[in-house]
Amino acid sequence: MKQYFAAKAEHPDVLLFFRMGDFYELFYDDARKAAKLLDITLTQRGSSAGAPIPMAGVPHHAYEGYLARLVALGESVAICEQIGDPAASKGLVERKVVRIVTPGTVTDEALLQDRRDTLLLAIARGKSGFGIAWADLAAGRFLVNEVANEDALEAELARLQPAETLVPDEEGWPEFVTTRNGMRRRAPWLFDADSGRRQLLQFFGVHDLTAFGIDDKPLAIAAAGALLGYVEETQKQRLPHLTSISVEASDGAIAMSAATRRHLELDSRIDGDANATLLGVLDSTITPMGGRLLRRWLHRPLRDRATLRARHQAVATLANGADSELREAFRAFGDVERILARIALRSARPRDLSTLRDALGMLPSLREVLAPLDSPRLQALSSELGEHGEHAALLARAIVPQPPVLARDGGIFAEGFDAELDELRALSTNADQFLVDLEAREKAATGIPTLKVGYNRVHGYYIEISKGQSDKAPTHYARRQTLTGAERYITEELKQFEDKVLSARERALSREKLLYEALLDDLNTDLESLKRCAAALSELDVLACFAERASALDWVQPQLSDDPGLRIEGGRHPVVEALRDEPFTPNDLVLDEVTRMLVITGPNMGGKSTYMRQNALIVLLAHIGSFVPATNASIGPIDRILTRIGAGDDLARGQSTFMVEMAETSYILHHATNESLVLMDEIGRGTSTYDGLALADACARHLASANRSYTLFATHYFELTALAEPSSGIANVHLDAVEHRDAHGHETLVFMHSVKDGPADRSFGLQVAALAGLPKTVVRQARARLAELEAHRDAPSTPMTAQALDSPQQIGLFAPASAALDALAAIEPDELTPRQALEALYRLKALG
Ligand SMILES: Nc1ncnc2c1ncn2[C@@H]1O[C@H](COP(=O)(O)OP(=O)(O)OP(=O)(O)O)[C@@H](O)[C@H]1O
Repeated sequence: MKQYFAAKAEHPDVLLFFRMGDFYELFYDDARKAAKLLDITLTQRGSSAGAPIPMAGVPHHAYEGYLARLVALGESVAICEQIGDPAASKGLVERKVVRIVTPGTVTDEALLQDRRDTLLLAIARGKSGFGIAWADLAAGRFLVNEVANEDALEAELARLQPAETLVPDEEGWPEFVTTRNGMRRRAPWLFDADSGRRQLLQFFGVHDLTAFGIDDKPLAIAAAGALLGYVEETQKQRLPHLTSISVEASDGAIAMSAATRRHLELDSRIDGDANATLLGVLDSTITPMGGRLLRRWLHRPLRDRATLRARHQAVATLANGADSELREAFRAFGDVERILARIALRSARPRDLSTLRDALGMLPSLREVLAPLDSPRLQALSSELGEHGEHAALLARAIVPQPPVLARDGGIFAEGFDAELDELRALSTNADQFLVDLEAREKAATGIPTLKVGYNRVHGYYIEISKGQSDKAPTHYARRQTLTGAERYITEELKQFEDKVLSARERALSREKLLYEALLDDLNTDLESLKRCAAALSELDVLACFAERASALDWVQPQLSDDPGLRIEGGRHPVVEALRDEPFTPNDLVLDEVTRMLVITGPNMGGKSTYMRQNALIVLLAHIGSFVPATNASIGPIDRILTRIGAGDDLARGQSTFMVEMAETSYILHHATNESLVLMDEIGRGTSTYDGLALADACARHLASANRSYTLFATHYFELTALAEPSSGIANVHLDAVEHRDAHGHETLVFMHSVKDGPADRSFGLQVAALAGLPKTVVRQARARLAELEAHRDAPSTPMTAQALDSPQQIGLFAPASAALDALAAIEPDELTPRQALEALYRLKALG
């Protein structure tokens, strides 16, 4: 226990796996926590200071699975091994923490998810905002960015989804940081820009950071320094694969808030059904590294139109048939990106090297497929692939076709690769023949026909003679072992042979180890260009995936126009269309300088949300380089996609629905520009009718006149349809349903799902409620009440006009007062500027 306490004292805040024989044991609080998280038994062992010691353990041969689960839950684990040989050491065997496995730094294949990056991220805070640094140790990427405020920080965290986040241990971190899985507080002085700079200079062995483009970003440097410090502390080894650091600036991408990523269900959904997400429908990449790149692209749509056009053109070229040939070739590639990282970290296994061999061997034929294709991007990628002929040849000569799983067992290198290894191996192989010969010779010499030569792991080689014949054993036979029915002997000749063979085996093994290290050294000299090759392969995989999807799902190449506006013909929702059996009704969209906002009305279940989201997804797909689900799409410059869509997760996040709705709306009103695409779904529904209506109206006006964004505004407030006026930039569209009496005489609704000009004339709310199975009496009562309300609304009082809503006062639901009087009562003359007073007067006049 003393030894345990010493190790634990060095690693107080991670779980300590303490190796004891065939188990890793955990004690005290670690044991309680692990027992709960892993569902393993909590037991007790001995006692310390009179109290039993809680203990839980996992078998060492199966520990990786447990480790993977803990890491996925955001836990870190220090592995404390037995260092000395238990058989040889007297007393207590020595133990030492050999590595610390943390959620953001894992590189073992077994602990990583194939198609998701595993990122370690650090955040530094300063007056001008936040510096963020993140690294993917399993792939060898190291990036930074600086953002101005908490909103942007939240958006970046939602985009990157780090497995582990390091922050200075200070007060005042927002909840979206403190509640993250894998959040780790570190001493604030570790996030210092000056020491960060020194660390980076030393790590990269350079004199200044200008070449990396981060010189003028002290917060990013501070975060990067903190990250490097943590990695060095936990990994206890060099990281030669982090060859550079670069800036991934926010302004290069279409901005999407954390809420937008959730609402659009890019790669996850509240119900956990990943297939029913955009990524689920889009991802037909073959290699895991292609899958990871696609996910990164999806979360970071680009604004650089030249890059996007080049991708679109590449996809169009591939879609002519070359994609399937390429995709077939990709099957041989495996996860070259992560294999290279393991080669750099020297943890690559023999199978990694054989996969790399097969991949490099395929490069010439891949380049042949690409050669005739008329696309600058594809040609650039083809040359990025490189030749790598020397390494391909080296690996082909070196490694046996099917190498073993573990390097320690030997048997990795092919015959003919190394003369010394061949010779050592020959010694042990020829041994078999020697033993056969020896047995025949000894049989003849002793006249004992049942004499046998054999081998056993404990006693080595022996000559065995049955008990009955053992008196015939010659005198130069020395007794080695006595069994019930037989005696075993050794001779001088056999002993010499044994020494030679055993040492040959050992020498062969250590020769293989040496060769393995040399091979890794050799591959490491070319790491940079191999990494570029892996990056090119990943991109080709994604582009071929886009081409395959475009053909399979009948998507078209979008035109990225320099003129402002969005013109989509025959647009479809990629996920709804893919997952539903019924045919999908395509819909158009036109937003331009003249019409910047569509107010969308129509019945519940009519397809309003679907229409809004499909347009956002089409815009997003176009900006990652993909084709889009439409018959024609022309898309002008877009800087942000902002959405306010009621989502089921609001409650789960512990805030009132209305509060979340308003916070998200406020974010949109503050950030949307005239190049932003904004989706507003049923804003205002979280509060009382008139408050909601007033808010929805004011937001719509603000978006149309101040933000001037491209806005899709779905609402059940018919009053908002009055906003559409020729000069307002606002137009009405609606979705429709028709009532229909079925064969049994039951009334039912048929949703048309097609978007038409003009406002809807009714909402069918009660019919939808009836369809949903609301008790008939309730529906009947609601109908009667509705008639009553409508009678009031149609009374000769002033209708609910848009202008009336400028009054901040609540209007009684059942008392249609004169709007002019109400507006008058709300005016505070002392608080008005002369200009506002004049405007108020005009308003009152209009109401009169
Ligand atoms: N264009 C379409 N073609 C075929 N089916 C569609 C189409 N649009 C929507 N649907 C189907 O109708 C269902 C309801 O659509 P959606 O949720 O968009 O309606 P909504 O008008 O937003 O309803 P609510 O006002 O109740 O939120 C969808 O789940 C989808 O299955």
